[in-house]
Amino acid sequence: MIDSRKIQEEFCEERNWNQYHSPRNILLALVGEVGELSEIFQWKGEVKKGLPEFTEKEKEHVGQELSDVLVYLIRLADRCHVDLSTAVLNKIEQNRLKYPADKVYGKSEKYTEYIEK
Ligand SMILES: Nc1ccn([C@H]2C[C@H](O)[C@@H](COP(=O)(O)OP(=O)(O)OP(=O)(O)O)O2)c(=O)n1
Repeated sequence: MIDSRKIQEEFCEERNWNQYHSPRNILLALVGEVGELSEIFQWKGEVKKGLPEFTEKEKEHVGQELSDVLVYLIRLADRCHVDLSTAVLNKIEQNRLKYPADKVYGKSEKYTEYIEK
């Protein structure tokens, strides 16, 4: 993640694009790429794990759109001065505490459903 952040920063500096990479612009670009990713799945109905019914071209396309989403996500975190590596680990730890395995095993309800009233 750290390498991708640096590589993307260099990519933008080489093109004098930092001026366009405001947090809001990057956020909109990120949402646009999520839309492009969704378009590949659109109208296909439920899709099996590993995408066995997708053509190789479609699978490659999924990889490209996932990459665009990740590139913009990493860039957004950078432009917001959020250390994404630390934030992700902290968030996973919070998720562990919020969803104790012994309490939620095999259940998918949101944590608010488990709070004892
Ligand atoms: N101002 C920009 C423009 C592009 N990119 C980078 C980040 C993305 O990884 C990719 C996005 O490029 P495009 O906007 O050309 O979008 P696509 O690659 O999805 O092309 P298309 O919309 O034709 O599918 O390029 C960027 O960092 N900053």
